[in-house]
Amino acid sequence: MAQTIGVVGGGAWGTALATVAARAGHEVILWVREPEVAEAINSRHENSLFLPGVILPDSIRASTDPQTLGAADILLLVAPAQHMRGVLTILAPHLKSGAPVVVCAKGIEESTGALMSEVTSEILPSHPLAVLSGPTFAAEVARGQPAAVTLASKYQTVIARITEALGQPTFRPYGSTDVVGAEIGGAVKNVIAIAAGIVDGCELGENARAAVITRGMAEILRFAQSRGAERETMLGLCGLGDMILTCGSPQSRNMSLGRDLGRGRSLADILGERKSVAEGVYTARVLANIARERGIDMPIVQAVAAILHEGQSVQDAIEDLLQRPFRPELQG
Ligand SMILES: NC(=O)C1=CN([C@@H]2O[C@H](COP(=O)(O)OP(=O)(O)OC[C@H]3O[C@@H](n4cnc5c(N)ncnc54)[C@H](O)[C@@H]3O)[C@@H](O)[C@H]2O)C=CC1
Ligand SMILES: O=C(CO)COP(=O)(O)O
Repeated sequence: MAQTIGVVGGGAWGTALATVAARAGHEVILWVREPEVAEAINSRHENSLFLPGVILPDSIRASTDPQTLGAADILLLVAPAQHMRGVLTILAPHLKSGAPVVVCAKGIEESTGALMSEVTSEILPSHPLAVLSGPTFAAEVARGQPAAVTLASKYQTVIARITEALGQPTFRPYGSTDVVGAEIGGAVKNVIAIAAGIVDGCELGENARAAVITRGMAEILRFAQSRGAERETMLGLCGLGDMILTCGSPQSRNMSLGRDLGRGRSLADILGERKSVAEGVYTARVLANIARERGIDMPIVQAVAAILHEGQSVQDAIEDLLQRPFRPELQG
C-alpha cells in the first residue's frame, strides 16, 4: 500500500533511503537542512552536495519546512548522531501522532552517552521505534545495488509494517527484537574503522588490519554485553556485516579518515576539507569514557580516542597496543 514516507536528514544516507522508499512506490518527503539541497533535489533531482551523480526519482520532494513532515505515515531518522536531539526537538510538534520512527543514524551522543534510540524515545515517546542498521554505503543503495540490513523493534507489528513499506529485492530487511544490539554494532564499528584505516595508512599490512578488525569485534561484543545486547546480534548484518564493509573499504568516511591520519595528516586538516560526517570521531571520545568508567576493556577504542582527542601520536598509540600483555583470546 502506497504511503507517505518522511525522511529526516538530507545527507547521503537520508537521500539513499529516500530512493529506497520511492522505488517501493511511496511518496517521499525529504526534510533537509540546507535550502540549496532542497532546491537541487526539487529542480534537478540530484543532491549535488551530499550524494552527487545519482539521479533521484521524481516522487522525492525535498523541503526545509518541518510542517511538510506532518503528512508522513512513517519517519526515517537520518540526521547525524550529534544533531539528532536538536533536529527532533524542532520537528516533534509537526509529526503525525503515533507514526513509527526508524533510527537510521549510527553513533553515540557525546554530551550524554545515549544511544540514538534513547535520544529518540526521550523526545518522541509516543512514536513506536525501530532501528535500521547494516552494511550499506549510501551511493550503492541509491544506485539500486543489492543490500541487506537489520531492522530491530520491540514490536513485531512495526517490523512487519516497515519491512512491507521498504523491503524489495535489492533492499532486504532482516527482523530482530534486539534494538540496543542493532545500534551498538553500527555505532562502535565507526571507531574501529578509523583504527583499520590507520593500519592501512601506516602500511602495517593486511595481517594487522585483520587483527584490528577481529579484536575490534571483541570490543564490540564486550560493550554489547554491558548494555544487555545479544551476542548473536553482533554477528549479524548490523555487527559483523558492517565491520566487514566499513573496515575493509576506503569508501567508508571513517576508514578513509583513519587512513589519512595514518599517512600523517592532522584531524583538523582532514575534517576541514570534508562536508560529510565521520561519526567515529565523536563516538570515540564518549565511548572511551564510558568504557573507562564501567571497566570495559576497549583498548582499540581508547587508542583511537587518544589519537583523535588527546594528542597522542599514531606511532605511540600503535606501540602501546603492541606492548599489551598477552592474554587468552576468548577472555570476557
Ligand atoms: N553515508 C552512508 O553511507 C551511511 C550513513 N549512515 C549514517 O547516517 C547518518 C547521517 O549520515 P549521512 O547521511 O551520510 O550524512 P552526510 O555526511 O552525507 O551529510 C552530513 C549531514 O549532516 C547534516 N548536518 C550538518 N550540520 C548539521 C547541524 N548543525 N544540524 C543538523 N544536521 C546537520 C547535513 O544537513 C547532512 O544531512 C550518520 O549517522 C551516518 O553514520 C548510515 C549508513 C550509511
Ligand atoms: O555506515 C556506513 C556503511 O554501513 C557508512 O560508513 P561511513 O560513515 O564510514 O562512510
